[in-house]
Amino acid sequence: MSKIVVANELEVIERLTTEISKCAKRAIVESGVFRVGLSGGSVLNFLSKAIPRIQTDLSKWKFFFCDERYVDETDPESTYGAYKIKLVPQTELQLHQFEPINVNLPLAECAADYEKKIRAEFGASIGSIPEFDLLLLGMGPDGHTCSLFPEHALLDEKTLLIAPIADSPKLPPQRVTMTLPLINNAKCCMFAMCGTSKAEMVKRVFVDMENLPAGKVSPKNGELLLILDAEAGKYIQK
Ligand SMILES: O=C1O[C@H](COP(=O)(O)O)[C@@H](O)[C@H](O)[C@H]1O
Repeated sequence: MSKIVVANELEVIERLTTEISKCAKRAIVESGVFRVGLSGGSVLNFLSKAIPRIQTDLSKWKFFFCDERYVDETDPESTYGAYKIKLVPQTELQLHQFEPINVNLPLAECAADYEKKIRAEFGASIGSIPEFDLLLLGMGPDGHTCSLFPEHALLDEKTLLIAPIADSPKLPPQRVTMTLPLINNAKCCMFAMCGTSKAEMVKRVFVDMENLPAGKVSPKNGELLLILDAEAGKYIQK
């Protein structure tokens, strides 16, 4: 795990720009496409500033969601809806480069359908696990990441790559989420966090190594990067 602590949010965004740019370059050279998993919440704010600065062929990027709220895209809780409003208009990205969930399906089918779409994108048969080039992750104040919450049975999910959750302690309760087998098969997982409100949980998860969801992110063959501002990273030793 690499922990990078910089002075402030502006520097977090700069570092994120550099690190995402490296991943994009590598993926596009290797396979002609850069496949990214997006999170919602504060990560969207960082990415809406970082992605427009990256020198890259954006047409080669393809976006999926690490987790998504089971609401219509016009709902303010929709992560896809928020990227559509905050990121897309600032770039040459086209909506067809994003794979939203299908909320017209019942929740469990919606999750299964999303897994099928991800498998199809990677040409991954049942039994094999797709390798995302990059997952951009956030962490909530309870240590959750994606929609994997402390002590939730989904933390032990071994079969589904995308799971439905109907009892999320954070609203809205119905969501779909990547599970750990998919997350930990990524080539790179990056957490970006800012502010004092994250500091204590950053310490518990990434310094004290308490048994919390964000601490279970540990790519088998990939890298794990934390990019923190001085407030979020105040308990990280220099
Ligand atoms: O509910 C969610 O929360 C986490 C953390 O959000 P943040 O605003 O505290 O960064 C986010 O990563 C996840 O995608 C989202 O659905």
